[in-house]
Amino acid sequence: MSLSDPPGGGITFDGVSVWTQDAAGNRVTPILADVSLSLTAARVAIIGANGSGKTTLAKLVAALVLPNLGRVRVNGVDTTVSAREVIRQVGYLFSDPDAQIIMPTPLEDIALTLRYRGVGRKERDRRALEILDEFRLADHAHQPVQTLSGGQRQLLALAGVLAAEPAVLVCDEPTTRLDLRWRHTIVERLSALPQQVVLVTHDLEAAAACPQGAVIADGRLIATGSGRDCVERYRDLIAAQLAGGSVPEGKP
Ligand SMILES: Nc1ncnc2c1ncn2[C@@H]1O[C@H](COP(=O)(O)OP(=O)(O)OP(=O)(O)O)[C@@H](O)[C@H]1O
Repeated sequence: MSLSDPPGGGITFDGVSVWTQDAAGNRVTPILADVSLSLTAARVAIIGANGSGKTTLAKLVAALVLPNLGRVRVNGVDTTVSAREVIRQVGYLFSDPDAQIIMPTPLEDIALTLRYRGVGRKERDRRALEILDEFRLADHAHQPVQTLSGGQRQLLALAGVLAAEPAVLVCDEPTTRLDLRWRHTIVERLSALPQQVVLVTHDLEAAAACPQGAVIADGRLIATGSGRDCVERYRDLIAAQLAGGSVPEGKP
């Protein structure tokens, strides 16, 4: 598979806006404004400052947030029309694995995902163990998850998402909490996947390695292009903001 040719046709945003609204349905806070975008590469990096709207954009791909205006399509499926189908197709890896891991042990957690996939009771544990082995977690199959290291938990969360066999994987800052060794492990795993991967990240090295990128600033799409070009554009933006004295609250 070419890295510029995802398996299922890609992800499109057409004039997408998201806002919060009050009980009466009035717009309160704009989060994303008029985003039109086509994510066609097998590896896509979404970058931008804290609070710019990256997670919201990622959740739109996974139908965890629906647009207030416009359309998001994943491999041709409209997230508003067929949210269930999109949720089935798209795996979502959170930066915090504890948001993802439900069961007390790795084996039970993977087995639960397999159960949702319709794998029979007898098969589940065997398959779960195979998956854990593939992720070098088999020795921890019965260990209480809270006693795993942060890196092991993130790897388990990734194994769990992939056990559902998604067509697309959205990763929201998957390496933010990890040391360099675990960052390397997770990045290597992600780069070997056959699925289209949308990576929301502050890791500019990982972003620059993606064939496609997008930069979000204040809820707007401000640049698309190669990951490397997007990182350069983002650096320029931050440099201009710092030169203009515009720094976030609480920062030096
Ligand atoms: N459900 C919500 N209700 C109110 N405000 C929200 C909601 N979801 C997001 N926001 C706001 O929208 C903005 C964008 O949030 P989002 O999490 O998408 O940004 P982000 O770029 O992923 O940030 P970070 O890099 O810090 O994780 C933030 O100001 C956030 O507070």
